[in-house]
Amino acid sequence: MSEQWRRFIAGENTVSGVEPIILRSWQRSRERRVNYRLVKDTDILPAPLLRERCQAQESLVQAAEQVLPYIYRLLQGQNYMVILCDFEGYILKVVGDPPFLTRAQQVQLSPGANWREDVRGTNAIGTSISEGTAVKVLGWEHYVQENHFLSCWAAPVRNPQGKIVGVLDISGESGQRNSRFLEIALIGAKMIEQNLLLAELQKEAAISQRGLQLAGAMLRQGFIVIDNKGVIKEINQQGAQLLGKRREEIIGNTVGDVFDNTKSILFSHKRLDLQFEDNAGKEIDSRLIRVTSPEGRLLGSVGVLNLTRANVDPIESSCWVGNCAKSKQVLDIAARAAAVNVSVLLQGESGTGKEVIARYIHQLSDRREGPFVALNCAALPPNLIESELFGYAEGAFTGAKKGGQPGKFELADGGTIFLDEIGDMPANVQVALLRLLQEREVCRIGDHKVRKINVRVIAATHKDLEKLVKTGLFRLDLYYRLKVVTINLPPLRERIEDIYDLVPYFVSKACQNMGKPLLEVDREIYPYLLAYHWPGNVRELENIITGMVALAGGPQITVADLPPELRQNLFCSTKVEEGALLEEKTRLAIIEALQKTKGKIAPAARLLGMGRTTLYRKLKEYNLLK
Ligand SMILES: Nc1ncnc2c1ncn2[C@@H]1O[C@H](COP(=O)(O)OP(=O)(O)OP(=O)(O)O)[C@@H](O)[C@H]1O
Repeated sequence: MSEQWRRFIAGENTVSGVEPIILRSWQRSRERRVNYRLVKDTDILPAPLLRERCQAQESLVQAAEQVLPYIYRLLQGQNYMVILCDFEGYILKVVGDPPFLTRAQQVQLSPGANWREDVRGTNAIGTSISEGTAVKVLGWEHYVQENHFLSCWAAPVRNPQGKIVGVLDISGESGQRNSRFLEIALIGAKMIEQNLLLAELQKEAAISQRGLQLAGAMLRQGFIVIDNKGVIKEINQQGAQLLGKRREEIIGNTVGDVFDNTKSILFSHKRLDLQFEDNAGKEIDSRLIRVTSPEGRLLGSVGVLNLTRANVDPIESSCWVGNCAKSKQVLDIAARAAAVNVSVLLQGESGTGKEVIARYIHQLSDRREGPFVALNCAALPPNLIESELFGYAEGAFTGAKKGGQPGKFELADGGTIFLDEIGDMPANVQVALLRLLQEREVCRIGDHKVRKINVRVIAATHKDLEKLVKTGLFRLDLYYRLKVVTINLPPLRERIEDIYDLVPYFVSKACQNMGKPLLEVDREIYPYLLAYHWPGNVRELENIITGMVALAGGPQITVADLPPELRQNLFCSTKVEEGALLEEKTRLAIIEALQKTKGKIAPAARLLGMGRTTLYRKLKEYNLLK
């Protein structure tokens, strides 16, 4: 028993020959009235509370998981133990030589016990927390007598922000001095700190990565992130779709590997721009900006991919326009179909907006962040449909691309596939499609690998599929699989009132595409448009309006701009149509008069040459009264 310790306990305040750090700790222990003979163990966590504490300090425990056994291996067989404590001095984990662990347990140097200084007086764990530094406490330097058989070395563990989050301690029987143990404890604590830093960086990287993915999913354009070695780190579904590949096939590969047919790649420390053609010969443009470190080092690039203006598919930016009762009914069924993950069959004449509705369903569904892939079965030679839909393996046939090619179903994974003109699908492909819909898996032509896919199918046809089934041209089982929900799209002539919405929409769309200022629409053109039969439906209306906008000389499109077949049509109308036209002309005249008189009834009636009561009656009749 050391003389100094006895003199201090007897009441002396300053005793020579004691390390200052130990003396300071003795004084704190005395001030806090720690019993130097024996500690009453009131602060020992029962197993469930200890488990909770370990869970709360999960990052520390995980960071130390490999370190504790590593340090122990350096000391194994010499009767030592290695201890991990949290920032409050609770022992969380121990590894050690069994005989010493048993001895240590007698003084509660075991999991759940608290070794803070104010509980157990001077000890390596508690004193290193109080002093915020590595410390060794040997034999009699322990304030509590029953701990004099111990020699301990401890170093605090700090988080990346510099806060003490725990302690790594090495303890053994006193007398076995080892001058290197404090260093070993310090190395152990450093290793835990580095693991904590690594975990924090990984967490931050995961947040940034996920953030990039979500930001990409919110964009309608392609979105790409490339590192300074040209490796693609991230691309969204839209970008992958533009390149005709799956995201997984792109991420991790270099720009050179992914962009075949690259027209020009400028990849230097100053610029990084790409312009290339996809397989269908569409030009794709990228607008990339450099990402640099605070010191100006090039880290990579981030940017958007777009079809060049000439290749932009106008339907991409279209939405359903029209608000008549029939339109509302279509939108209502579409919205209800979108909410459930079932196949949808769209039936309607050509140009009635089947693709518009298919996209609407996709956008409303919870697949909206996934791809929308369209394939027109009538636009491809029958022998190509199968490979387009299911893809092919390398060497599947002469001319097959190196590395093979994914099919539309693979590209649509996680999203929606729109199969237009399904009635034109060859019989052999119908069989394969049915199998795919049943098994929910796809196998590229000439390949053995089966890939699971998760795709919603929306099929469309202008043909009478039921008739095709009866004549044996379409499989009954496939027909039933596809028509879980059927939506019939009315031709434009059955929702003719929508012309009042469609015309201004197409005018503004055309003006925007042609870079013209917005043209006004002379209401005189409506009777002509309403009287026409629209065999080509909405597509024909859009084409006519686009043509009128292109040729319009003034700030307004007028009857004079109408193509001859529409102007003639008004004069060739039947008696019934004439009556309807007269009504429409009256309605337009009333609207115009009210516009001129700023809604005042009496002057409008005067302008129109009718009595006020007649004007009121007409307003009611035409539903113009607000
Ligand atoms: N309700 C609508 N609102 C806005 N645009 C529409 C509407 N219906 C059709 N269109 C436009 O008409 C054109 C034809 O539409 P879409 O391609 O969807 O028709 P479809 O029925 O799929 O035709 P097809 O059977 O010939 O493939 C597109 O340019 C589309 O933007």
